[in-house]
Amino acid sequence: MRASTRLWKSSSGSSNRWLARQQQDPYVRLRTSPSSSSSSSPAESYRSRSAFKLVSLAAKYPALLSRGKAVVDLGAAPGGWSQVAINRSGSSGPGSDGEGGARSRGKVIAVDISPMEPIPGVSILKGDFLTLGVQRRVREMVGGRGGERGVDTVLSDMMAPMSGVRGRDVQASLDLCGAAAEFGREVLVVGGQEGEDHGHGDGGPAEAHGEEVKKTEGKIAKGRKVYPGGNMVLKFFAHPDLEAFRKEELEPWFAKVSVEKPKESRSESSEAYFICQGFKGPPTGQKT
Ligand SMILES: C[S@@+](CC[C@H](N)C(=O)[O-])C[C@H]1O[C@@H](n2cnc3c(N)ncnc32)[C@H](O)[C@@H]1O
Repeated sequence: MRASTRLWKSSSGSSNRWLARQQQDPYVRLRTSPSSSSSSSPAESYRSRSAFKLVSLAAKYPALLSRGKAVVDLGAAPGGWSQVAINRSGSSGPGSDGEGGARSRGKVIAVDISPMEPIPGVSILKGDFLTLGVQRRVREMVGGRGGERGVDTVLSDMMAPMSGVRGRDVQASLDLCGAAAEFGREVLVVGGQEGEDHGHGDGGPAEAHGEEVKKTEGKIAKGRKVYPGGNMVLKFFAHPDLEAFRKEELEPWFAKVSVEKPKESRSESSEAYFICQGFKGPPTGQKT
């Protein structure tokens, strides 16, 4: 039986299950009901359920998103992660969506193959991130000058549409992970390059999740360690090849690589996130 036939036959049952799950999902209710959000700010009602995963990750790793940071959000549509990122990293006022000097005010560049409604302060690029032309365009938007390392945080929540053919889906996920990691290695700020205190473009104190944090000797308050250099968050779907990917493509480049499955991520999904902190630049003897 062809995969497409099998999928079609099971779709009404799985649609019902999906609907039931959506109705019971607290994060879906939060997303669709601004008044029930934990924050009274309208900016805290998000376009996607997925936004709550980033809220959770940013609470645990405040260095990912703080005021003045330049953030690239890959696989951004419909825009939940970009909303979280611009709320924490940038000003949404006029001028923050210009293309020059990405790190001067904090900004978010959102990339997706699908269209996305505008978000104040977020620059949106529609295109397939697996194409070199789109990657080149993002690099231009980031630094204004090709090759400049101007990005504090690369986020990738990219996920290819599921075909139902496991081998193909795994490969698509690995391709997206690989492309995001390679891009991150090209654009992230290198630790120590411009001092430790990255991402506070307006000279103000670091802010994480609304609370002030103070850095001392590479650490910030509440015992959370900050690693100098850019950071990256990569969505992946569990697969044996990813251990080699982590060891070869991530760990040599970053001070610390961890795996997180936020509580908002559905338990039945094999998705999780690599949290890569403190970009160190190319390992000795290796080019970007
Ligand atoms: C799980 S959704 C992202 C949700 C988003 N983080 C949010 O909070 O709204 C995954 C996204 O990856 C995008 N995507 C998949 N393949 C892509 C590609 N090759 N280039 C750019 N975006 C891609 C999809 O279009 C989809 O919008």
